[in-house]
Amino acid sequence: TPSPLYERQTFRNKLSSEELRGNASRQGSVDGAAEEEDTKHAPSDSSNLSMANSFGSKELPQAIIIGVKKGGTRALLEFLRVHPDVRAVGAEPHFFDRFYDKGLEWYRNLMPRTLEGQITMEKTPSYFVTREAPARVFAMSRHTKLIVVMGRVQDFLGLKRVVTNKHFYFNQTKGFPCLKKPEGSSRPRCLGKSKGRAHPQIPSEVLLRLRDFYRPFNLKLYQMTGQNFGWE
Ligand SMILES: Nc1ncnc2c1ncn2[C@@H]1O[C@H](COP(=O)(O)OS(=O)(=O)O)[C@@H](OP(=O)(O)O)[C@H]1O
Repeated sequence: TPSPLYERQTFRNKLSSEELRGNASRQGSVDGAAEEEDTKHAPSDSSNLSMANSFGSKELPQAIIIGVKKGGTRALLEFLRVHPDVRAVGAEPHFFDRFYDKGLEWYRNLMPRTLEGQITMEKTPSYFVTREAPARVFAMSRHTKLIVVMGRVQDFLGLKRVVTNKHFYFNQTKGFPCLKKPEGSSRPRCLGKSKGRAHPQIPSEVLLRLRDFYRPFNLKLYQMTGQNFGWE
């Protein structure tokens, strides 16, 4: 059994030279790790030496959005990070699939600084389809919460209800809700070009075949979760 390596770091008030060069995670260029489309949406803090950057410590994530691809994972993370107790990596780190050999310290260094009581998060939906990812996450910590977007994330993270309807407006052009004030900005922001694509008309016989194909998997999922999502 892999042994958990998760350790809480104590307060650190010195920035390393790497951190002084700029927090890659906030700039959305995680050493090439970022998925291209998500890079553009990573919020960028204006100053690397702001007060916020020099307090707290970088922690390994306590919660990871692991999938599914195209499930609305970016929207979930962006909406969650409106909460003051959630701090997240902007771009996708791809640690447990592509960059595992860089080691946990590399991974931890990508994280934003957090204060006591704040949750560190990241999202990389390809973890869900990576065979090695479960054991690797478990080796980091058996306590890491894993989120798969299928429906709604309820009280899973134990956060107070802070983010509500009033944080959003419905953007007609995009066809989905956008944030009035995203983290680190006072201007409204929708997710970028790659989200809200025009979908092709799918012929009804193809839809029927797809429904048939997925039915047994959906039933299995309803059994496992004890919840009927009604995806027929
Ligand atoms: N509220 C809200 N805001 C923005 N986007 C939303 C929202 N809800 C769902 N979606 C749709 O989620 C799709 C993108 O999912 P992901 O972010 O998981 O994509 S990715 O796997 O990281 O590429 C993408 O779908 P497509 O445009 O069909 O690709 C988004 O439109």
